[in-house]
Amino acid sequence: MMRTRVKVCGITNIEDALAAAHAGADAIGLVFYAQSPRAVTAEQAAEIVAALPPFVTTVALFVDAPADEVQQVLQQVPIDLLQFHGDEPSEFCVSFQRPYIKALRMQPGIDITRQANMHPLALGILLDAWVPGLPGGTGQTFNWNDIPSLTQPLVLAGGLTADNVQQAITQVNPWAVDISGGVEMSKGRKDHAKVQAFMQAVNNAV
Ligand SMILES: O=C(O)c1ccccc1NCC(=O)[C@H](O)[C@H](O)COP(=O)(O)O
Repeated sequence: MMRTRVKVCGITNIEDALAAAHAGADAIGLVFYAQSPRAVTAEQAAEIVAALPPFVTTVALFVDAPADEVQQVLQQVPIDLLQFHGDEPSEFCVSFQRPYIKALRMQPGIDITRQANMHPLALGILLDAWVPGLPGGTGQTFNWNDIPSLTQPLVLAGGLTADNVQQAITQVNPWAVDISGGVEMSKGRKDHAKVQAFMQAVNNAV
């Protein structure tokens, strides 16, 4: 059986990127959102990506960024996939002619199926916890029973750790899991032992 894919998000330095890659992560996430404690500049991101071994997907994350900011990153950094983590409409997301995933937050009363259907060209839908005023990277889980079935592959995010990811995979059966705070020693710094433990938990999930 194929194992669930893993994206380690909020990578801010080469050491953490290599630790994620060597632990077996399929993708790393680079946050281009200045208010985040995990934000990187295009220059930092370019150095991180240049240090990666082959076959690790690079994901650039934006939160309602202007188009020229996204374009500038794409010009400076070899990015494989875009992740839009704000309220970006489909027309904006497709305008860069790059594969993208759309993040949706599990806000009470929001029709997730409808929101996901507004992004028919998204490669996947990332579902994250809803915390008022915080667009992501909250370390909070949400009720996985509330996840509707979606047309696009599901990326499960929000408060995952080595301790709960096996339960998440068993219950939700996502295409991929996305983790940030659960493998950190402090905001923006990954704990390499936690990264390895998380990967091991995913590898052993059934
Ligand atoms: O990581 C951030 O600081 C962040 C800030 C603003 C928007 C999104 C952000 N992170 C997005 C991610 O993909 C996280 O991995 C995801 O929200 C899960 O985070 P966590 O609950 O800490 O595992």
